[in-house]
Amino acid sequence: MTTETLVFDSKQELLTTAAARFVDLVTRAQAERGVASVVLTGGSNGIGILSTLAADSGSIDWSRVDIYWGDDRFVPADDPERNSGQAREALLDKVPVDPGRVFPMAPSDGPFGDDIDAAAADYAAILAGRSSDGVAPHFDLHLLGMGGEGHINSLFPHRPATLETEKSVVAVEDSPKPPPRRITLTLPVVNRARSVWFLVAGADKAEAVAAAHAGADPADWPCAGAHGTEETLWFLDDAAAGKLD
Ligand SMILES: O=C1O[C@H](COP(=O)(O)O)[C@@H](O)[C@H](O)[C@H]1O
Repeated sequence: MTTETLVFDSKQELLTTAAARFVDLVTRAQAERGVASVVLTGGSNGIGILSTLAADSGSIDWSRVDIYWGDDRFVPADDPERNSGQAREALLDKVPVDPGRVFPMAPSDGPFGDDIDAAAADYAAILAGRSSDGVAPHFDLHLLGMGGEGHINSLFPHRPATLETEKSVVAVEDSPKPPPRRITLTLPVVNRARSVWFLVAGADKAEAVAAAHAGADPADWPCAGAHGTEETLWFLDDAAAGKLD
């Protein structure tokens, strides 16, 4: 497993390079396995890479990409806070994805109504059903944004979701960052991905970046607990890299 950290002069340069490498990774996975599987994330850079890909997604055959989410906000489907809605607007409505290969988490006005535990269990069942071992796929790529306190997906410091070792998907009822109700993949499932990429910009993230690079306890800094089985790649701007040695 390799870990690499790339530092860029600007956020746009970071996103342009990440998008180009996304095209390479997906194209290679499709050549090797027929279908590529990617886990999208929300937040500024999680959506930023999708907007960059909308402008140029090179040789990707979008009809052969399985698309999952690392987390989403448990709000109505048309709420602008939905990570999946933002991803559709930024990219998925603009490229020829196969709707049968796009797997959003259920919203609060979906088939499970307000039952967030049922919605989380449904996503776990979707992942299990698409896996070779009844747990979850070995995704080709899991994209991650990160909060200043080191949260990834909806895994916040010292919360039960972050410490979960059995379940693949859990409900979060009290996210410190609004909105409070979310559904998230857990660290054991994030860590099934061949490649885990962090897309991080801004000085407010520098302490968390440094903690993860120093091997901090994931309970304190959840970002420190995410690793790809083949590759962990940090895309940072200068400010986010500001506290690295
Ligand atoms: O709440 C969330 O935040 C993170 C990071 O967002 P950012 O705007 O600070 O980059 C995001 O990756 C996650 O999916 C989202 O739900």
